[in-house]
Amino acid sequence: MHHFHYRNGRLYAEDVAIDDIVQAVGSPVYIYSTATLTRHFQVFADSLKEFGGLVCFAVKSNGNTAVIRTLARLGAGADVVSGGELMVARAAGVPAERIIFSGVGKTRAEMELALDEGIHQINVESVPELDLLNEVALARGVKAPVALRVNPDVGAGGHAKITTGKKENKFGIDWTAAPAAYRHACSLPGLDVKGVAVHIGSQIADLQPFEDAFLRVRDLVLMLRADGISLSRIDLGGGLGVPYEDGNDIPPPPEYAAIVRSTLGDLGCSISAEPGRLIAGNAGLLVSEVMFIKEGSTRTFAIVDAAMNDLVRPAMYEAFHGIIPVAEPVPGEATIDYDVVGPVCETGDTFAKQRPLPPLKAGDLIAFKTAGAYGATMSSQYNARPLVPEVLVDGNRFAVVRRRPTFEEMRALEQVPEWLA
Ligand SMILES: Cc1ncc(COP(=O)(O)O)c(C=O)c1O
Ligand SMILES: N[C@@H](CCCC[NH3+])C(=O)O
Repeated sequence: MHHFHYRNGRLYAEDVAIDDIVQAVGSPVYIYSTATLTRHFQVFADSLKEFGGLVCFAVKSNGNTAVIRTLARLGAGADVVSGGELMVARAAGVPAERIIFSGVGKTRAEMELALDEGIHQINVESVPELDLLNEVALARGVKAPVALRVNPDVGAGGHAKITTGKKENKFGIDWTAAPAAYRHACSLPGLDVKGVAVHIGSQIADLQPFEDAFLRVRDLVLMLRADGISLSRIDLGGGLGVPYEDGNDIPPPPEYAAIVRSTLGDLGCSISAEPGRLIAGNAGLLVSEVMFIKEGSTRTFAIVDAAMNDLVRPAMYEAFHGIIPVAEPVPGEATIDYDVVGPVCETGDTFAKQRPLPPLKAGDLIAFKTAGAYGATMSSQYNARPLVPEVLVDGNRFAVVRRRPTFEEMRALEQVPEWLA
């Protein structure tokens, strides 16, 4: 469900025509819909409401301050993985008591920041990390609220670069080593051991891996309880996918909630989650202009002004993004198979191969769908290309929520050493 649709032959985001935005802001441009963000958050939050935990938006999926603020006003917390994301979440208005800090490698400075801010929970992923956090907390005279992220050895998520819950992945404390890690954590005076966290991967389209992982969490909670370690919080992580292609079936949040209920609902723990893609994925488009149509000997290339540095998912994971023209295609018009490519000097700078699209010409605008998550956040300045601006639409109004940097700004952190002056 999203709020991008054709009206009178033009693609709209809510009540704003996309070509009007491009006219004002230029191309390429990321465009987000407030109504879609709101709806996705509310459906997910409503389905987990009975478990009394937090819904912490995974800031890594979309780190734009205005997007996070939109969600924070609906009651969202934030799942952060760096001091930078923690500061973004705070600046966007997320209260510290709704922030969870995840990630395998937090620095001492990041731990200090988390404790000074007084965040809800720090998810710890190794024994050495427990020890360092204990040291940092003792030095500050506080107790750190922690959950141990366990690795349940459950495979999930389509691409090998996305799965996180297998024992060969770097994430979490090995399932079998978890009881000993809990006993160790409980012996450390600087830690307040609150709960358990699990996150098995991303773009998961099937509930079975969730069920398998949650059952392991259940076993662990009961085993620890029998051992005198009583946990009050469970953090499910994120991972529920979105339909990138028509016909992709993703279980809706209420079905996911039913799995949570049947596996963990009777434990008396508050249950939080960290969805990212599910909230932001279909709430964003990347709009790009066709620069040239180039006839190769075996294929036709549509060379567009967005590139792999702006949306890296196709190059990095061979991910599929739907592509639609901003001017509504004429019904029944024959399509042409295009290789849609960007201007970056890499063969991998290919968004789609042999994709049937209505005939395109230079100056036409196209939109990459489902680009609201892991789009702008994963972009870079490769080939000295300026970061793409981001626009937030709300009903019939829109605002630039990150502008395109100038070339001076892009170079502002660099310095030529004295000996080269
Ligand atoms: C710890 C953690 N929580 C939440 C997320 C968000 O995942 P998703 O965007 O798949 O919901 C991730 C990323 O996969 C993660 O690593
Ligand atoms: N960034 C990835 C998924 C990894 C999620 C972060 N743990 C994507 O675009 O699909």
